[in-house]
Amino acid sequence: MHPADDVPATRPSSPPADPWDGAVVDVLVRRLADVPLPARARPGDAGLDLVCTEDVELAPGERATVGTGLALALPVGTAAFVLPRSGLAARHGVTVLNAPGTVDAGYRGEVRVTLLNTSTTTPVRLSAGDRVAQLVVMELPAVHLVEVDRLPGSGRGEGGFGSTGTAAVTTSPAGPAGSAGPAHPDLGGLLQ
Ligand SMILES: O=c1ccn([C@H]2C[C@H](O)[C@@H](COP(=O)(O)OP(=O)(O)OP(=O)(O)O)O2)c(=O)[nH]1
Repeated sequence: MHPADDVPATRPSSPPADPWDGAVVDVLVRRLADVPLPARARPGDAGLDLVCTEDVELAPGERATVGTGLALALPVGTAAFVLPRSGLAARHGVTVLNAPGTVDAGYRGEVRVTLLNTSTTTPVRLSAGDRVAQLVVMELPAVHLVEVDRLPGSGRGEGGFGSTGTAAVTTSPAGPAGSAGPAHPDLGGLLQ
């Protein structure tokens, strides 16, 4: 048999290309630590997963700011937003305190993530290399404020803050039965 005879006519299929249909923005990225480049977990995902560079244990209600080992140069006219991962939030109550954290185009420091353990009872341990947040890069319009005395009408008008109705929520000082309640006494007022 000729050595090439057992070579398939077509190459084994490579991973499917990212089926991205929208704009492509070049973002310069510098690694400050031994971390993977942020990547979409699945083609078409909005967010690029960010890992933390250090081990951290968050006591109930505790927050910590962790590094991602990455610095960016985003094109002017874009920004990146640091968002929570829903799995961490739903399973462990860990969120990004200031979500969405805003990374300005001109920022050259390390992208950092301020995590909050919203559980009132359970500490959460994260290890260096864990995916703790996701980064969404967005193009932004330039904003030109035009001051006026009266705004044009709209269907919604000034209705907001539940003007279309809200889900029935039962609250008591201790929080709804079975709920974990506010993570921190200071959050109580905000959550009611
Ligand atoms: O989750 C975040 C939020 C911000 N930043 C970085 C990038 C951003 O460009 C810079 C400043 O963030 P922001 O403007 O939100 O902070 P500030 O408290 O208003 O600080 P400053 O006075 O520096 O603008 O900090 C992060 O690394 N992670």
